[in-house]
Amino acid sequence: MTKLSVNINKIATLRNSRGGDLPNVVQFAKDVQRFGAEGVTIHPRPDERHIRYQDAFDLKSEVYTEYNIEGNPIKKFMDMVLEIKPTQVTLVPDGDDAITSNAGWDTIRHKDFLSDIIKECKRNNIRTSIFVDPDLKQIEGAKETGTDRIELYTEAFAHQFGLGNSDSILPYTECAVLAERLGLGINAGHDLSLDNIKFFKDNIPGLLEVSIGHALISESLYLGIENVVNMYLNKLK
Ligand SMILES: CC(=O)[C@@H](O)[C@H](O)COP(=O)(O)O
Ligand SMILES: NCC(=O)COP(=O)(O)O
Repeated sequence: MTKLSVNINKIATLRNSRGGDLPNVVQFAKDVQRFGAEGVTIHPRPDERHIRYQDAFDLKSEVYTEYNIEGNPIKKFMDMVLEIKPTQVTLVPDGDDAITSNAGWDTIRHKDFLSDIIKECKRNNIRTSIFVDPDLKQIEGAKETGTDRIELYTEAFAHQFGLGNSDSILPYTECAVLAERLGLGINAGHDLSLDNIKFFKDNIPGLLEVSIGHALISESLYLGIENVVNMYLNKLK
């Protein structure tokens, strides 16, 4: 079974555009869980331009499904994660000025750094996942870090699939097969949508979780959030 974790960054972005508390991100997280989402994902960035560190704390007592916090493990981020102790932390190598995540880890080059962070999370009973490109060498490198899971960075698949190139799934399938063989859990995310999610899921053995935000919130403008959450759940069955 593949769990749907709803990334609520975009709700915070909308709220921040007016400076008030509309829409309320905690209420939104409660609602998506009531509609069936099996997790809530946030990705605070150092400039807090969308979800804020304070939101991460406010959500702690309201996320009763899986709480997934993503981000670059700078000190401020790790202090927050170790205090909140979410279900899962997903390590992402974001540049400060990146508009959105745009690359996976070089798990070979950053092996020692990642291993230390992962050990610290595990000491605190937090499941770990690391964001990786669909590259077999990076999956092998991920295994060496001691992480529980990987998150496959799906931007390239989503882009090519949208152009009609369904072969773009092939490196992802190969990486998933290898990850399963190595005993790594498999998550995925970035630019997944109602158009591509079923094809992606059907071709990725052992897919445990997808985190979806940008498309899901955009689709909800037309179709309504409750409806959209259920459409994803049906496609992930
Ligand atoms: C790791 C990943 O792909 C997502 O977390 C995505 O980057 C969402 O972050 P933004 O909302 O900042 O685009
Ligand atoms: N980890 C990916 C995520 O949380 C959502 O990414 P996107 O759907 O906003 O591209």
